[in-house]
Amino acid sequence: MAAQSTLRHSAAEQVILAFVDKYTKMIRTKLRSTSRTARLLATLALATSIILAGAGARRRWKRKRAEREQGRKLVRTNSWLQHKDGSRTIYVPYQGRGGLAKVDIRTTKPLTFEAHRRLFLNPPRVSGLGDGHVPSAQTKPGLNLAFLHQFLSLLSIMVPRWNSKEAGLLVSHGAFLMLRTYMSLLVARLDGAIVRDLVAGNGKQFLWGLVKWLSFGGFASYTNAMIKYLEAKVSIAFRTRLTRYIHDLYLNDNLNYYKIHNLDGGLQSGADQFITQDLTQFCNAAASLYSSLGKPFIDICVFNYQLYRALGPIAFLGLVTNYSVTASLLRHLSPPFGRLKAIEGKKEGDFRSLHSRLIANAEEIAFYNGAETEKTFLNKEFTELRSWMEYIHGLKIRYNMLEDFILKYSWSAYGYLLSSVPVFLPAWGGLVGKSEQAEQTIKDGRERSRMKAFITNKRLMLSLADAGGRMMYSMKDLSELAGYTSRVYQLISALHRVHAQAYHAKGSEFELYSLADVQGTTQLGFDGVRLENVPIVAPGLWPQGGDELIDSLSLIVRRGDHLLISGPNGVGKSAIARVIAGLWPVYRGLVSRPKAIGEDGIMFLPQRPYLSIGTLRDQVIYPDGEADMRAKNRRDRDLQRALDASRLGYLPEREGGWDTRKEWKDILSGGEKQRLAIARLLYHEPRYAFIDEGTSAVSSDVEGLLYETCKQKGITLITISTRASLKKYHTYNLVLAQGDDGDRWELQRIGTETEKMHARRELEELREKLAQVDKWRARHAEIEAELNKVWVHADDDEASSESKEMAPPEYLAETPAVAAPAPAPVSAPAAPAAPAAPAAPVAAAEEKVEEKVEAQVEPQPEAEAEPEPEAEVQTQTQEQTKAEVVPEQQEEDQQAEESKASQQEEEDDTQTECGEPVPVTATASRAETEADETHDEYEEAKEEMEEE
Ligand SMILES: Nc1ncnc2c1ncn2[C@@H]1O[C@H](COP(=O)(O)OP(=O)(O)OP(=O)(O)O)[C@@H](O)[C@H]1O
Repeated sequence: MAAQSTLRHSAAEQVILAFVDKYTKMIRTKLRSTSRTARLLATLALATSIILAGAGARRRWKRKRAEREQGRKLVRTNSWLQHKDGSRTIYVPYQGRGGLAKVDIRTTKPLTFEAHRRLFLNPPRVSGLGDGHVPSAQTKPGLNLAFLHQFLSLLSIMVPRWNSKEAGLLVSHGAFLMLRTYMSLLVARLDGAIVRDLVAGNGKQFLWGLVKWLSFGGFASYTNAMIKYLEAKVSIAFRTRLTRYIHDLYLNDNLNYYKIHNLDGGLQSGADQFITQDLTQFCNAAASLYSSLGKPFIDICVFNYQLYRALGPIAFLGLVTNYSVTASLLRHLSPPFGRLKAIEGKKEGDFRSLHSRLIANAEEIAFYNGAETEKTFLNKEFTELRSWMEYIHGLKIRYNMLEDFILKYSWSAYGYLLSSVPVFLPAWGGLVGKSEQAEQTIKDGRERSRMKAFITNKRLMLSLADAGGRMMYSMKDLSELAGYTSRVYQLISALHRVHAQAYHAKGSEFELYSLADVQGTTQLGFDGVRLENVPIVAPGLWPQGGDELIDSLSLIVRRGDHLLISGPNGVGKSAIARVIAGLWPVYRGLVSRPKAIGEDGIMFLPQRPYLSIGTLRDQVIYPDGEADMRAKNRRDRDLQRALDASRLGYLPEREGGWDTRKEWKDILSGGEKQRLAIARLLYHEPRYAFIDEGTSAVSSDVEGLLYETCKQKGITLITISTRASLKKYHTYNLVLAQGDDGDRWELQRIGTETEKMHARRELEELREKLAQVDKWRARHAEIEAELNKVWVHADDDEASSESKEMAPPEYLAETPAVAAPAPAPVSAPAAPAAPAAPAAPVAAAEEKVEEKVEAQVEPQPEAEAEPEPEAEVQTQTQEQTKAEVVPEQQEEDQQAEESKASQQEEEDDTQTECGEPVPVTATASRAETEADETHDEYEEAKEEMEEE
């Protein structure tokens, strides 16, 4: 062999040498025969081409270097390249190697989704999935037709074309699997031969057998390693295909990532668990199934054929019977692993999502000190998961016992039995039987041959048992795969359903405002925002109907018509934005809005400001990436301007530059987050912007500046707010929840003559009220003053009490400074009615007096209803006041007279309003409070009027 190869090599060398010789000679002769000019030209051409090639190579090298540089920068700035066809180029660092891998990501074409829709939304009836319209998530995962349909549907995504990379991987994986089967056959034969040579004492053959064994071993190890490697590659390739497909379907302009949870609800838990965990397990199981089912299948076919040849038909029949009996036994006794695994996946998902919630809301939970409650929830969820896993493993014990006994021990015994067929029944014993018959006479030879045949067959049988065992074990894997398949299929079919809005209902059996009842139209590309007879409905999860928040809303916002949407909490202000943004369906009517989101289009600033992962720059330009920003010709200084305008100019310096990466949602304060959202608005410069309570945490002076800046930039604002102070920045006001039932809405123009008149009238009314309040205040002061001066003894003789001044009560006597205060100046309405020296004892005294008066007045409500007893008290008070009044206080006395009359009026009023008498002190303090409120109201209204 070696000699042959040497010979072959030398022959090849001679051929090459002859070829080189021939052409060298030819070139030399040609050169000699050419002219000098031609040679010069040729030299020039050669030199030019060398120079050009060099320049080309340099350019290529430079381009590569620039690309690498760009890649590094994109990685650093968490950015990517977007191409015209929608594909993106991202750079991924190679961990440990310091290099960069360039990955082109092509989005799945809409046509592909349409082609796949039939598989996921209209599965054949025979598969038992749904009623032919919507696949039912309730179909129990298991080894049935539904599983076959689901798996094949997923396979069409995982291996899209026969010439795809995945198909290539599967083919090479298959080739290595076959090679391993062939190697097993060779090893089985070699095993037999080595034992035979050993028994026969044939040293040379034995050694040669060992050499062959070792070389086979080396190659078999390589084959095994390659099988494992290719299996992992297949799994990753499947996962890549499916993940990209799901991402394309999940995150697109149709907002499926919002709708699948808020409208469809078919997943019953977060999609994250499906995409991260279930998908991975499905791909691993599918890739290993190929080797755990495909290889044993090939093994069984090949080994059975070999054994049939070696052992004859009886043994073969026995083998086949054995397989069928064992398979059906195991299948019947096997627990429903598919369903069990699917439920385990769901429980894992629930546990995981609780942890995610904890991370996302850590600050709020920490403020409430809710760790204990959260721990209880987590422990409860984990206990459920644990008991489920224990239950599965408990079921597995019995099954594993049975499986082991059947596959290992009973099969081996059966194998010995089958190997004995050629020995005891040579006529039925195939090749071995024939050799038995032929070698009847040669005793030694017969025994050696029998030994070799036995060893070979035993090995074959062992391999067969192993293959059969793996095949049986993989029945369990197959059931588990069915569980994962059903989870992944459920996710993709729900996504297709949301994407295609495929909510069909049989006949007309659907709830009002369910997803099958969406009849409205959305017109994109309108320069403005228009709603025509659109009911605002909070949608229910399919198939439930939604709740109507606003019966029918019609409005139009043109450029420059800033609109304020106001109304109480929960009436549906944000809901209007959700309908216009396309998050909620337009059940009826027409919605028109600009097409683009962002520059020259419309933008929505949600109630909770969102901060993405990435650099400070990314926060301002979100949802743009840095590459988009550069493409728009924007520089960092533009961003700085946007930050300056939203009073956040200090941020880059404080945080260490534009490229700083931090957990921004934890770093920025509530007001800063809102101002950052405004900066985002200023960066994108849309034509229309919905600001949903976007400045509620911003101080009102800055709020005004922000609104003015946005307006100066030409952004038409549609603000959702409960703050009346924002009215001045808007042209229209849509007021929700009007009317007695709160089901009407009103669209008012701010600052019209009618509105001004309305405001003036309101102001007038307030003024009148204020005058009334002034009177109340005066009266309050008067009463307080009188109460501080006098005391009514119920058991005193009336005559004597009239003739002499009443002695002040004990506590007043103890505080002479306050014992006889001058009556409060009632003419000063705004002045507080408290006595001149508001010391603590005075307050205590006041309290006591009030208590006394209340004690006297309150137990007799009926008597109070008639003015007599109260009048009596007042008369007494009045007379004693008179006795005390000094001559120069005549004027005040007169006012006191007036106030007496007004008190009477006031009492009458109180009785009319409330229907029952109110104690004097209560009336006074109420007057005080109302006076304050009305005064505030008045001040506000006045301010507003002045501004207007
Ligand atoms: N995803 C949802 N699915 C179903 N109903 C919802 C959903 N989101 C909100 N709702 C309900 O819709 C109603 C209107 O909510 P919306 O957020 O529009 O109120 P709002 O007027 O903006 O209140 P606020 O001033 O408190 O922000 C509320 O009763 C709310 O419970």
